[in-house]
Amino acid sequence: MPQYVLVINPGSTSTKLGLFVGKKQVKLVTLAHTTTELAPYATILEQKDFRLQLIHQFLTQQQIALTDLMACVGRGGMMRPISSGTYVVSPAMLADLRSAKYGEHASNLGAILADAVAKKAGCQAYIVDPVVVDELTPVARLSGEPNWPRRSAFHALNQKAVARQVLAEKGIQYEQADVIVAHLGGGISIGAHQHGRVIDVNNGLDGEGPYSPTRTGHISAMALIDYIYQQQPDKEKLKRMITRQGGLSAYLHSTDVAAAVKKAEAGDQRIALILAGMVYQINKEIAAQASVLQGHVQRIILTGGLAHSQYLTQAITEQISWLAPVTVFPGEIEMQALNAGVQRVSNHETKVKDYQTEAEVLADGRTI
Ligand SMILES: Nc1ncnc2c1ncn2[C@@H]1O[C@H](COP(=O)(O)OP(=O)(O)OP(=O)(O)O)[C@@H](O)[C@H]1O
Ligand SMILES: CCCC(=O)O
Repeated sequence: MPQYVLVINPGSTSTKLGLFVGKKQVKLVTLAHTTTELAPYATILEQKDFRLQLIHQFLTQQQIALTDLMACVGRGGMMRPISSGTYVVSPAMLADLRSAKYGEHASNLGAILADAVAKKAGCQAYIVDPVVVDELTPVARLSGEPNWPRRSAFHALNQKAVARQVLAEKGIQYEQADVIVAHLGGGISIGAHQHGRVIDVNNGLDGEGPYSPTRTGHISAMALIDYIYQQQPDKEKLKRMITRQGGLSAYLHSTDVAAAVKKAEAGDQRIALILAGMVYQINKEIAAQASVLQGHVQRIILTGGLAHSQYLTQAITEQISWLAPVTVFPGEIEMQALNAGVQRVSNHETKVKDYQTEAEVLADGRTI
């Protein structure tokens, strides 16, 4: 009887794999990929076979046959904006991810890999709360340039799962609460969660919000225009500057924040200032999202890899706890959240969603 859910979470520098039976986590591994390993692949899509082979090796090592799998679930990537939920992987979804027409992101491989394994196993493939979950209010979509509306792209899966868990531990239902969640990872996204909907959030991929280990965050449009005309960089280089080699990576040529903190603590004033700048911008964004919630902020939650650093969380908390109580939830629970999404539809607690139908709703001009 097939009982295992295979969870696949492709990141820019790793592939996380998990096996679950019901809610129980049976195995979780993180396979780190070095820059050299990924260097031969010009695009994220080209990494598919490399990562697929690792998945099959993992299943063999765990002595799991394909017939033991009841479902495969992957982290959902850059597609048309859709509502929060569990989606069946469909041909329309795969076509959008393969063409990367909504942008390149390591998570684009989630549905593609889940589909490849599921097809061989003869089971269903899903994604849950992809990075394009869009619950923005109409007013939040306005940017100041009608041709360039703001779009929602953020750590939806982890933000919602962590908020749900932190609030449940305090006896509060997520759908009843107003909270701000700051996902502090390689990228940083800070969302205003109002009664279970993320009504505004900075889009770090589009150059919004604080700088992070890999992203510039908000930058001057004029400086960018001058740079383009003077240096004439190609489009890929520019995107890389803003989304992969910006922020701490640009200042320090490293995204190793624990190492940077150590140097700052040892007296390196330049690094201390750069880290202080990131803290400053994180708190500015939290305060901005508080105004979106009109000051009704029950809690601020700090999560993601950077939340492991007491140096950073203490600095953030000291400067923002005037606004609301702060809870630190280090790391992420994306693997558990992906499995939970599959369990909810398997147990008929929620209905599985179809990408085509959901995306068409938005294409009609209606907001979700
Ligand atoms: N103990 C620690 N102290 C300080 N920084 C840490 C610590 N552990 C991890 N980090 C930092 O966290 C960042 C990675 O966070 P995380 O693992 O959440 O990111 P990711 O999964 O690569 O990207 P994202 O969260 O944007 O999807 C790195 O910059 C890393 O240096
Ligand atoms: C699009 C998901 C969030 C991020 O990587 O910045």
